[in-house]
Amino acid sequence: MKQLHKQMSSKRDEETIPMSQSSPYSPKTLKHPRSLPRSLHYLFREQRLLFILVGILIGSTFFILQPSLSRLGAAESTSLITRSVSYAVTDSPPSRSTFNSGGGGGRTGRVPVGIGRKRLRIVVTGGAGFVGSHLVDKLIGRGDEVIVIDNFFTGRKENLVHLFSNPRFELIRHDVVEPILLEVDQIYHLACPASPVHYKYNPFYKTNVMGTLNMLGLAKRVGARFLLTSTSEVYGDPLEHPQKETYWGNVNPIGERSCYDEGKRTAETLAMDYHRGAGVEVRIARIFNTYGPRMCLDDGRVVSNFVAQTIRKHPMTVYGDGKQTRSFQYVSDLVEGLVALMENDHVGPFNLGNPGEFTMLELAEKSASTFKMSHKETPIPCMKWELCVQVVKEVIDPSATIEFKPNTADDPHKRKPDISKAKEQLNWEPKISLREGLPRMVSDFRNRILNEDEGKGL
Ligand SMILES: O=C(O)[C@H]1O[C@H](OP(=O)(O)OP(=O)(O)OC[C@H]2O[C@@H](n3ccc(=O)[nH]c3=O)[C@H](O)[C@@H]2O)[C@H](O)[C@@H](O)[C@@H]1O
Repeated sequence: MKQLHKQMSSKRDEETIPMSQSSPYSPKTLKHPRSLPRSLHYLFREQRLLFILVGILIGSTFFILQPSLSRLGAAESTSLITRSVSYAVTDSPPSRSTFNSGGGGGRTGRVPVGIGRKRLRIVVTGGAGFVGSHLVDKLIGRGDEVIVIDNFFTGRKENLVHLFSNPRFELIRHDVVEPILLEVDQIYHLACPASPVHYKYNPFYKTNVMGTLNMLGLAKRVGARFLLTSTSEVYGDPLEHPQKETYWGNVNPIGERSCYDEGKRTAETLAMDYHRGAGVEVRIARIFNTYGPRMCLDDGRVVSNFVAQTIRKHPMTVYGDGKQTRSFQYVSDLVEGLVALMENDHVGPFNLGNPGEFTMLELAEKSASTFKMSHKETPIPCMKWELCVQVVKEVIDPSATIEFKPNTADDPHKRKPDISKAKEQLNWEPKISLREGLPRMVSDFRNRILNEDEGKGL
């Protein structure tokens, strides 16, 4: 107690020490009213004020730029991790580090409130394929992160090679029949060979069923929105024309095409069950015949066959009497439709197709006439001038011929989408006519066939 009293009194003594004797940094001295001029004087001496102002400026600049810096940092770290797993291509089953790269789905970096939309992390199964790779281009182009899963049965790395150095892109070799864990916001489920030639050679029922089940399981686990690419084949050999989404179809359950038709019908069932039972946000697209650049040269589907055959100076193979009909949509129209569907509030199913209907004979004539017209430098209606020139420059046989071959089992007699639902609810409709789209595809095919021939030393 005595000691405490001593301490207190010595403290009081310190307080009474004259200012001149105390330290200039003592807080006591600042409290004194007469210290203001001294403080100002202190500030102005040796350009201290200038240093303070420069400090404030540097600090404010840092806080203004900080969100975008942290976003860049996240992207760079994602790219570094991606490279350490496998520089853009992973040939082995995905390791955990793949889905550790960058935190929760689409939550990389901080975007200041009110500036742009949140960057999403999206998985595209079958993303190395014809439609998938165009979709990936669209998603990367708008600024999202994309993880492609593909087993390369029909997909090709060449379709994505231009994205390999992009830090927002990852490619994983994986078959969707096996589960995979990824932190994503959206899943575009495209994986499954779509050409009758492919699925008749190797029935992909398991891909459609197990693959869809695995991806729905992933969507449920991480809370991602799931889009199923179903097909016009769910209508089988339709008895209703054109086909509305309400039509239940006419499918042979035991035919050569059933693995695909029934596989996609089961996939739709699974998607709806996960939606109703587990609350997964699903979207269902029924895709009608689609064509465009990057289709496999020997895909076996009619447009790719006709184009490749004509360029190779082979006759176009028309199956049956050629009077069966299809409606052909250009791939960029489909991609627009898929994205519109994913971003919209409606589950579907939605028909995504071009209602322009052609018999196979008309298509053959049109293919041939596209080449003939371009060869003769005749203006092609509905085509842009640049495209015209592009095609004109190509050397394509104007005397393309037709060869009739027996038709395949259960070939649908006619198909044409009713797209009023997509028009009304998704505000979507195709824009590119067959006349406009075909020459774009011809240009791509011609280059690839030329390279292929050069590779063979022809
Ligand atoms: O894109 C579609 O909606 C669907 O196309 C195909 O079904 P399909 O309509 O039979 O497609 P193609 O193989 O291109 O055949 C279309 C028509 O052309 C005929 N064709 C095909 C190839 C050929 O060289 N010549 C020919 O006349 C076929 O017999 C058929 O009548 C696939 O089954 C589906 O995966 C896909 O969803």
